[in-house]
Amino acid sequence: MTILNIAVAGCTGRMGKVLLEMIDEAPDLRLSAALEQKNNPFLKKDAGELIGAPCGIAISSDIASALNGSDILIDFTRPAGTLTHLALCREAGIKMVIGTTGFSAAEKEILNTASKELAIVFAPNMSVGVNVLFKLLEVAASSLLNEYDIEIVEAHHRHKVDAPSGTALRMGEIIAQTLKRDLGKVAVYGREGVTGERSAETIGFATIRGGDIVGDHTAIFAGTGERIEITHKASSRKTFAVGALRAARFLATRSTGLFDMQDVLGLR
Ligand SMILES: NC(=O)C1=CN([C@@H]2O[C@H](COP(=O)(O)OP(=O)(O)OC[C@H]3O[C@@H](n4cnc5c(N)ncnc54)[C@H](OP(=O)(O)O)[C@@H]3O)[C@@H](O)[C@H]2O)C=CC1
Ligand SMILES: O=C(O)C1=N[C@H](C(=O)O)C[C@H](O)C1
Repeated sequence: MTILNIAVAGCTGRMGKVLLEMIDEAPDLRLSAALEQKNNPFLKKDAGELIGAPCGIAISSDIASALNGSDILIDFTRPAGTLTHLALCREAGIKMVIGTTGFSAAEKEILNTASKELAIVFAPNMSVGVNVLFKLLEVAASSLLNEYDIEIVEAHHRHKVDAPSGTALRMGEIIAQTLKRDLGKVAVYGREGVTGERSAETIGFATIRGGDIVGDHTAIFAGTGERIEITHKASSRKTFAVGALRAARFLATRSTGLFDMQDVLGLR
């Protein structure tokens, strides 16, 4: 069996810890580095202690040295962190699975450029369910065409820092593309006051933040006399981590290119 050496950035974060658990359980994967920011209180501690299974890999902020001996870096951090890691991975020729959300269009372009030199899977949601939902949205939008008002609602835990979620934005992009609309022109991010009537072409986004909600997404197609709601609810971060590890295994067969979970799951 070929063993893949996996580095985890943001290893003490919510996703980082679940990834450590799942790598520990996978016979074909080995944790090769556990990365954190300079002021992180867990630096130098054994990464395995975070999951009750010491493994001899010390948490490090010296990313370049720690990446030595890694095949793939899995990154669920923040855009600034991911872009720093990307620059170092480009130098070292290490592939990346990027789950971080909240990138600007210009930052996404940096990922695109880097993918000419290294293989990257970049996806706002690594769960199988959400990626199937993306396909269902294409079917719904192309069948219902312009007769239905489209609204996207997402709910996440109180700690989430970006809104709307990366997944909600991708849902909007898929629907807009299917209906040949420009999301930049038709998106409405929240409403307040005397807004006037809804314009037919708009795609509305509503954001809920609270408690420990792992991640809920709904697309509403509201017509006259009926509406369709397509919902995904994540109840465990394991679903994202399983997807990220599938993406890592997929990258083992690629040398360059920008991929998403539709590619990994064969849903394109
Ligand atoms: N694609 C997908 O399927 C999913 C994507 N996500 C996305 O993943 C990201 C992380 O989510 P989550 O784990 O909940 O977040 P957390 O805040 O729990 O974890 C983020 C981790 O990244 C570290 N970090 C923050 N900023 C930087 C930086 N500039 N450089 C290096 N490391 C940094 C944090 O360290 P410190 O504590 O020291 O700040 C922390 O360890 C978010 O963008 C989220 O939207 C989440 C779930 C699924
Ligand atoms: O921050 C989170 O937690 C999540 N973020 C992703 C997003 O922004 O779409 C995916 C998932 O819903 C969890």
